[in-house]
Amino acid sequence: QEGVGVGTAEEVTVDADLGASREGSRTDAEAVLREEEAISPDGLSVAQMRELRDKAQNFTFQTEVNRMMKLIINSLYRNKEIFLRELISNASDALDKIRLLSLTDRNVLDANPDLSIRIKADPERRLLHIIDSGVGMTRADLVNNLGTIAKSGTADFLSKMQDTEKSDNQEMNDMIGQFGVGFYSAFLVADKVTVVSKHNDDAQQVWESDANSFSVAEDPRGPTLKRGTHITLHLKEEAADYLQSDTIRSLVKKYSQFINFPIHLWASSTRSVEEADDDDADADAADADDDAKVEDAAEEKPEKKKTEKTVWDWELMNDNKPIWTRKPSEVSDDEYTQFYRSLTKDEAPPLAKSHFVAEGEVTFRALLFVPRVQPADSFNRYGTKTDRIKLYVRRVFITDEFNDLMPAYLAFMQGIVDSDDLPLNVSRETLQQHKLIKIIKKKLVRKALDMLKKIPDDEYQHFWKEYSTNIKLGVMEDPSNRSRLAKLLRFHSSASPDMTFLADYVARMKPNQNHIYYIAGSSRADVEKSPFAERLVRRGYEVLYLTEAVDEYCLSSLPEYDGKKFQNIAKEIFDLDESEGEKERVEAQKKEFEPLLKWLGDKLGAFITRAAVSRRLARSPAALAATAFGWTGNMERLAMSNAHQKADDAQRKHHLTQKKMLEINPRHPVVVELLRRVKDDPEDEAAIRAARTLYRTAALRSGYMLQEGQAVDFAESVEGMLQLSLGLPADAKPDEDEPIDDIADNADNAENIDADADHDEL
Ligand SMILES: Nc1ncnc2c1ncn2[C@@H]1O[C@H](COP(=O)(O)OP(=O)(O)OP(=O)(O)O)[C@@H](O)[C@H]1O
Repeated sequence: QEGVGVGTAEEVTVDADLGASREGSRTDAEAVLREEEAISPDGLSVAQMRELRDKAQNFTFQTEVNRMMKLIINSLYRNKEIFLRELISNASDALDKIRLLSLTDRNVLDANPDLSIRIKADPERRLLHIIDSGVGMTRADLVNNLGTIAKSGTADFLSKMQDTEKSDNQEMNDMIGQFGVGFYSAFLVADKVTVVSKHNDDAQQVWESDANSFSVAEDPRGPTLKRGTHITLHLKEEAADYLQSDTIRSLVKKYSQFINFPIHLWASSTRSVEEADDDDADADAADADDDAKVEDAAEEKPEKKKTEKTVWDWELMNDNKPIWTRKPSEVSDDEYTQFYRSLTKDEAPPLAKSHFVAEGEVTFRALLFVPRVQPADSFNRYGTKTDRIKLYVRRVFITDEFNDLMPAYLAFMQGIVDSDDLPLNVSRETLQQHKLIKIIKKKLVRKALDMLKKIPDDEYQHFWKEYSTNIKLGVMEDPSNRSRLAKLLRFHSSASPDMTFLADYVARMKPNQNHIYYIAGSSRADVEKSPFAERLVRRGYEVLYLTEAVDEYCLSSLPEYDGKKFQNIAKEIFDLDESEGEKERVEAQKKEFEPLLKWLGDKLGAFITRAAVSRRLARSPAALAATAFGWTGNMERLAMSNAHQKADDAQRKHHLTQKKMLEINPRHPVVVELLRRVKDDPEDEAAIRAARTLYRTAALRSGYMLQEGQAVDFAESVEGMLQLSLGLPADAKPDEDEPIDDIADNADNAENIDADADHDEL
């Protein structure tokens, strides 16, 4: 068989009207016959077939398409069945498009008011038909959409796949599954595919391909489809199972049950028909004779006057009432999971879901999901408006590229929003400006945060691992929801090896404690040893350990939690909540150490703002504290390692060169000894050297880096002490080298000089 027609020349063209014929009686055999033929691609006369062949323009596929097809065939051979999901999904997209257009231009539906998907198997000829009354494709669309890969995402995907190609097959399947392989998956099961399409702006076209090249020609039959697309798969021998009604039904149930348009299957069923109808039925049966559309399974039951008949008709396979319009109490968990899968192609069930109706200024229904895993590159795209919420207005799909229904930090949420209050007959741009959108967004965010708060403890750990950075960015970026977001925060803490919520910290606070203490560093082990936390922890105060890069920024934008202010204990304004007795003791110490504090301010004036007696040090002799608005050591570390930071950034320079305050521990023997010496002789050499070294060790302990030039000084002073501790004089010097001039005198043997020089270095 050649050309597009798969029927024979003997077959008669039936100019049937799909819409009109369905108005007749369902069991009317003639209507059924007409209807079936209307959607058949067959019915070309010999002349028409020739015409089609002569006019056909031949094309080769774009290279990427060939690669894509090869990839699909090689990696999905065990998962062929997804072809049906892909074709139904394309049909549904095309229906969405025409329905959307009809909102602003009623006439677009005139040619065919029906909006549905029909599937029909023809086992005799091993054909599977998938027909939709969607927007259809013009000739140019067919050449472009089914001959090239236009989407930039697909190109990315292809290169990613090439990297994975030789590795794990399962990984590859997962990637393909999430991506959606689209139309070309038809070639998994078919060795030839025919697409007949009628778009309102063009004559009906016929596209055909054997996967090597394709042809396009105007359809000589005229606009039999009225509008939409009819795909005929010429199934491979081994794919014959997809012609079975039961197989098709179960695939539709598995992959496409949530499609929002009716999906019909041309199928037979047995019905009992009253005898009174017999005459008609017989006549129909006679008409339909050869095609066996209505078979007389005739077990006559004279007393009831009923006949069993096999009737062919369009059977509805999906419940196309959108799941979100149903009552939450009537939807099972399994149905939600299935819906989530059909929405996202994510195999793992969602981590959390929320299904609700919002009422008030605007009424809308929404269904939100938290995916179990956030794509690894999410933060590369952060803030680029890529939310994944589908917007519907009165059950009509409007767009999934609105990208303004979730703030950047919640862009991982998947779901749908459907409102009756938004206008249908305006453009997407106008809709985007609509004042109700803002209100919807606000409520949506609240509901999303509610949902996160309700995630049970065991699941929350997983959530936190995956999304903690999102929530922290939320605290920084969304002031109106800051306190709600703060309830979701978790940090390491000195109180336990597990992470803690702020609410639990507050519940454990000491009666006299007014602040939530925290310290930031690069790891738990690091901050646990911080000099600032020592005495607090020893005295039973809980300290939060902030170990992620974003933590310190996050808390510095959070003024308080539950009325308790946060206190970064690495900062100068540190205010320890302590008793009157303790305060008096500190005052006494201040007085006692006054000479040392003054002396330190003098001798270290180039590095520090001042020196003070510390109330938080226990083991360490000294620490370096940032001013209230200065950077802590952790902040400096982050700023230095931030690759995006310009080297001569003025703000950074300002912060990095800012002096810090030196805190000394009045109980530490080194400090006590320093005080004694300074009181004795303010120019005591050893005391001056010790003060410098003390400042530098304090800087290191407090998480700061030594500034330019100081590292060498520091190393030299430590080496000096090494010598002392080994019983050598502090000023002992290494032996002098032989003067280099002696060697230069032997210049007559150049090779020897080199060898000697090398030897010298060693
Ligand atoms: N039944 C159809 N009706 C109208 N246009 C269609 C139909 N099937 C495919 N197309 C067009 O062909 C294009 C390519 O389809 P294909 O399935 O390969 O990719 P996609 O649907 O854009 O992406 P994906 O399937 O990955 O989500 C579609 O974007 C659409 O424009």
